Order: sequence, then C-alpha cells, then structure tokens
Amino acid sequence: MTVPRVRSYVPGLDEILFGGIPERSVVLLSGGPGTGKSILGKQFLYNGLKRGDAGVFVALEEHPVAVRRSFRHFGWDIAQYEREGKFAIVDAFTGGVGTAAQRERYIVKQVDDVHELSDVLRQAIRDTGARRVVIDSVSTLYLTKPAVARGTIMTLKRVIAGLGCTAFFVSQVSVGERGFGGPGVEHAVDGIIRLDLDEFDGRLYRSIIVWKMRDTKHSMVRHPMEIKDGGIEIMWDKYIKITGSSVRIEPLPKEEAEAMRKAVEDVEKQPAPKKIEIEEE
Ligand SMILES: Nc1ncnc2c1ncn2[C@@H]1O[C@H](COP(=O)(O)OP(=O)(O)OP(=O)(O)O)[C@@H](O)[C@H]1O
Repeated sequence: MTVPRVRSYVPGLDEILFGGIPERSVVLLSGGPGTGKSILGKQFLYNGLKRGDAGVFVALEEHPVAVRRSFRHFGWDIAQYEREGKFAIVDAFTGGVGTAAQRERYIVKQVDDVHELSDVLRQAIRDTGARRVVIDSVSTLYLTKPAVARGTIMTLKRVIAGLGCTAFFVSQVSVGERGFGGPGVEHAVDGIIRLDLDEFDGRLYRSIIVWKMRDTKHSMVRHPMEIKDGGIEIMWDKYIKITGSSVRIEPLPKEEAEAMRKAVEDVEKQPAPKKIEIEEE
C-alpha cells in the first residue's frame, strides 16, 4: 500500500526516508547542541511554505524575534507568509511579557500548562490552515518533570495529527547521550531522526541517521550531513563510519541508492494528498 507522504524537500532527507515523511507523523528530531535540529525544522517549514503548505513554528527556546532572524539567516523569507496568514509563530518563550505581548498574535503564558499550549497551537493551525508544525523544543516542556513527558507528547500529537498536520518535535539530548529524549517520548512518537556531531582528529563531522519511522522503510545507515548558507544538505548516497581510529565516508551500494532515488521519483508522480481534519472535540 502506498502511504501518503509529506516531502521535506530538504536535500537528501526524502531519499533516506524512501520518499518523505508519512503524513500525520510526529517525528522527533533528536541530537546534542549545535547538531542542526532547529535548522532542519525551519527548513522543513520554509520548503513547505514555498510550495503552498502553511506552517506553524512553536518557539520555546528562542524569542520570536530571534526565530525570524534565524529564518532570514538562511535566506528563508517568512515575512510575506506571516503577512498572508499562512505562517505563524506561537510564542511560548516570553510568557507574554514585554513588547511581545503587543506584537505576537499567539502567546502561551504558562508553558508548563500543556492544555494552554495545545489550545493556542490548535488556533494557530486552524487560522493558517497549517499542514506542517515544528515545536522547538519539546524538551523544554518536561525538563523538570520527566514523569509528564509522555502525556505531554500524546496531548500535542492528538492535536497535530487530528488537524491533519505532520510535525517535527525538536528533542535536546546531552553530548554523548545515546537516548533520544526518554522512553516515554521515544515510543510515543512515530519517527526518530538523530543528528550528531563527532570530533575526530581535531575536526567535527556532522551526520544523520533515521532510527525509526512508522509506515515506511528507511535508510539504515548513518549519512554525512552539512550545514551550508542555504541550509542542510544530506549526502543520501553516502554513509559515514566513525570509529576510534578512523573516519570513512563511502558510497552506498548502487542498488540501495537507486531504490531511494526511485522511491522519491514515485512520490513525485503522486497527486498531493488533501488535508482532512478528523479531530473530535
Ligand atoms: N551559515 C551557516 N553555515 C554553516 N553552518 C552554520 C551556519 N549557520 C549555522 N550553522 C551551524 O548550525 C549550528 C546551529 O544549528 P541549530 O541551531 O539547528 O542547532 P540545534 O541542534 O538546534 O542546537 P541547540 O539544541 O543547541 O539549540 C551552529 O552551531 C553552526 O555550527
């Protein structure tokens, strides 16, 4: 059966997912500091906006002003989409204090109240007609209370998937940590994409690996990744192996690369799926 997919249009990402993210998935973008999680989330949203998919960015880690600046840093002009009502930032950072209170349309005052957050998010999704959502980062929501992590993720997932959206949840882990954000979270989400930075011989290497993605086959190897002035690029037809004594970047076997390329080509030929709301209040 063909699964309807949302193309990320991030170079190389759709290939390693055999065509894109299964629609209505909530995907954890997990990784240590500076690994590119926020950039990947913003690129996913901007690429959607350019192709007619409205989007919502929930800012928990940065001031909305800084969020807009970091989109601009990569040449991703979100201002026109905000003006047209196709893109919204939910300010869950300032608590509605200061100038943000006058300027921002979507404000969450109590960040530890997941019901307030989901109400504001639902409104932003409905107003914009969003198909893509990024929450940066979900870790902030349960940093001090890991016991509520799973419940928080499930509440947000119900709103997002119910309104027909596909989402990236940014999850912060510490340097060297092998997990992705805690067991409650890792099993609740539909997919996990892990971003890494490894130091070898005085140089940092970026890489990305898809750990899980329900309803699709995906690449099972670690791919080299770069962040450039235009955003993230994944070398989908290469894999990287970092051991204690070497870094090797090798081409993927021809037939594996060909299968990924063909999967993207097939998705490209399918008509874009329609957005259907199924949420019951
Ligand atoms: N124009 C650019 N060219 C190359 N690399 C860049 C550029 N702009 C930013 N970077 C890299 O991106 C990194 C930041 O990426 P990002 O904000 O997505 O990290 P993150 O994984 O969200 O980290 P954190 O959890 O600490 O917020 C910077 O540390 C820098 O290495």
